[in-house]
Amino acid sequence: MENGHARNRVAVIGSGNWGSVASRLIASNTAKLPSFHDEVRMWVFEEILPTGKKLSESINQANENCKYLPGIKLGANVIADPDLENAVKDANMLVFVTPHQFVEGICKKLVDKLRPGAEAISLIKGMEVKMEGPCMISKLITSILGINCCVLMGANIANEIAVEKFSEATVGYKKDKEVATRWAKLFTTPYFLVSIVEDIEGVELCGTLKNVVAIAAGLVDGLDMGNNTKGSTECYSLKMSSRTVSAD
Ligand SMILES: NC(=O)C1=CN([C@@H]2O[C@H](COP(=O)(O)OP(=O)(O)OC[C@H]3O[C@@H](n4cnc5c(N)ncnc54)[C@H](O)[C@@H]3O)[C@@H](O)[C@H]2O)C=CC1
Ligand SMILES: O=C(CO)COP(=O)(O)O
Repeated sequence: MENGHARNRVAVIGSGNWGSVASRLIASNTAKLPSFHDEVRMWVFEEILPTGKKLSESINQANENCKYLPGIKLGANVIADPDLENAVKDANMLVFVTPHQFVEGICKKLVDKLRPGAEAISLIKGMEVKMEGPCMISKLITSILGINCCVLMGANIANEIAVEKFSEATVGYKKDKEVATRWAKLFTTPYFLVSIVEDIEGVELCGTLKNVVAIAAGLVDGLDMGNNTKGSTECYSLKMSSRTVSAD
């Protein structure tokens, strides 16, 4: 697609805190990069606000997600769409960014509804725990929809990226470097640096386990145990994460 005639079209599936910030990042790039169609469709799980207004309508009127990212303009080229099928139908680049527990249901609704050749990326931390064992989210997306799914993970607090504080992230991919490079291009800005690594499972597991470490660090803070204990906890957690990632 990148070298062909048509431009890449992006849909973001999810519009919470990270979904809104991801849409803003992406839209800032699609507005200026010729290989992308500038419009970014953001699927919104419809909610009724205390004012009685629909969240999707409010986002489109104010260009702001007043519930999940108040005070931040998303970019005029972000269009909120509460209709899942409509949001994805023209897109060849699908960004999954909902809480993990909703992914399976969303994917089942999208079977046979995607544009041929569509590619996905998951920004979702977590895993689906099934009777057969844990299943990473990228694998779940691939198994239900039959499409390639990269991941993008990092120590990324959405609210900080929304105000353009510097951070970095990694795209994990399998075999197809051109696709990974296209994802990195879509997300990279001067304040959000994206690199690529040929290891989906490693990147996704590290992103997910990072949050377990974050909870441990929070407990140490809460118990006022001090920075040395926090440092030791993080070191030990890194060793455990590394062992988990290398295990078969
Ligand atoms: N917020 C952050 O700083 C970061 C979040 N992440 C990951 O991104 C993913 C999304 O997190 P957030 O955007 O923070 O979530 P959030 O908690 O801000 O938003 C929740 C979203 O889920 C939607 N929702 C509620 N019920 C639903 C249903 N039945 N079906 C589908 N959607 C429903 C809500 O409308 C809302 O859009 C998570 O996996 C999280 O771990 C990753 C990095 C940073
Ligand atoms: O991963 C995160 C920040 O990097 C946030 O994840 P949660 O929103 O699941 O806590």
